[in-house]
Amino acid sequence: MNAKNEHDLSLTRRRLLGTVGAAGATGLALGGTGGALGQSAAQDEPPTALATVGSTEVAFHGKHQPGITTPLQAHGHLVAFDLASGAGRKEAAALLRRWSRTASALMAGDPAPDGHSGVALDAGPSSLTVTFGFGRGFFSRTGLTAQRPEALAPLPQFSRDALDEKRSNGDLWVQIGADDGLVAFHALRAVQRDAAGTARVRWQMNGFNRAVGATPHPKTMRNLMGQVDGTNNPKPSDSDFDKRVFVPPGGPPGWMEDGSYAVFRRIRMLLDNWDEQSLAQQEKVIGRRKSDGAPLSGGTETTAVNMEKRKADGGLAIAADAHVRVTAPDTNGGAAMLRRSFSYHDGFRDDGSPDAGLLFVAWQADPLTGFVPVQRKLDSGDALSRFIRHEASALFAVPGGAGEGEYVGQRLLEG
Ligand SMILES: C=CC1=C(C)c2cc3[nH]c(cc4nc(cc5[nH]c(cc1n2)c(C)c5CCC(=O)O)C(CCC(=O)O)=C4C)c(C)c3C=C
Ligand SMILES: [Fe+2]
Repeated sequence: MNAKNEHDLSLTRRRLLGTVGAAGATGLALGGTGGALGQSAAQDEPPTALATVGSTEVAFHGKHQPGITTPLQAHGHLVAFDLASGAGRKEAAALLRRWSRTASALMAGDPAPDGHSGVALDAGPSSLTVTFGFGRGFFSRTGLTAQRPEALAPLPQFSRDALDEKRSNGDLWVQIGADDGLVAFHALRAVQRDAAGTARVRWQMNGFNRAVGATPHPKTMRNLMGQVDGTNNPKPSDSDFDKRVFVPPGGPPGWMEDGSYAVFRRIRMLLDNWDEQSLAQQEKVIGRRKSDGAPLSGGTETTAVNMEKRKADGGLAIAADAHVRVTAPDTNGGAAMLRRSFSYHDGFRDDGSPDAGLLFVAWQADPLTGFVPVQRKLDSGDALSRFIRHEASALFAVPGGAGEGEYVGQRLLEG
């Protein structure tokens, strides 16, 4: 594509976005037919407003990075990088500056600053978020070990872990989410191109969730076991939400103020075994009804779980090893985390079983009071553990959001 064409196309894209800003309701009304029209639209037809899905924009600049409290998107890419040999603090700072510029442009629906492949030209920002984190190795490679947070201590080894080191950890981490698959891929590619010469991809995984508009009204996600998953997540409206999810003012360390820690686990689901279980057995494993996520102690999805409730036969309504009992904050000294995961499917294994499961991402102010105590308990007494395998793991320090004119991680790299 020559420079002029690129410019014209990007203008078209910006004009489409602008149209929606002035006519959001029209965009909504058009949403239902957008797919069919999109396929047959002639080049010379006047542009119509983007559907809500395409026009929705998430702010890049702010107190916290995007992609933590942002509603889950339909498409996700997780990618970890290792710094190239010879790349130190200066090169890392330049990379974070490039990445921030790219993320800020793409999230606003603008072309990538260093040119682009055209993949996302016709689409709006589609709720794109790009989130950056630092792994433990980053600090030694950049001479910043004095700034390394205590909270980045390696996660303990859990007895059931079957971790693949090549798909675990990493110096840098980028989480990408968008409600359009091309927009998400475009961002992934731009991030990878920006890294050339400074960092190389260590591992990369692709995930998905239910698409916006697939249900008659917004609903909690389902995972690939078919369970309603995310019901008892901390809510931004909870009085202790910030305390649980974000590093408080002043840190420690100071540069992590308003940041969060992301625990990543690739968890394969043994779906063939799972599917052999009766509905009653599946529900007992979790402690919630499969159809609507209501606790087996009664009520609806959002009713508080009653751990004491007994069935007519005297047995516990929520079994002693039910996942919701083992993970409940009350049984873990208040430990809580914000789970924001993507499902994945990487084809079928040699034995014919799906290579599918959860790209589990949990956000917390401190993994030692969030993920770690809960996973310790799950490791020894969770009914769900018979149906899952933890195959990869990582922990990243995700700094606070960049202010206008700032790049992500600037307080660490220039502090
Ligand atoms: C260490 C943390 C957790 C891992 C790992 C984990 C894996 C995992 N979970 C499900 C499905 C469900 N989890 C649910 C609740 C739930 N899970 C965790 C933690 C981990 N889960 C917590 C803290 C909670 C909430 C507990 C509470 O406060 O009640 C549920 C129930 C619905 C919900 O509240 O989200 C489901 C379903 C899978 C399939 C899985 C690994 C593949
Ligand atoms: Fe869970």
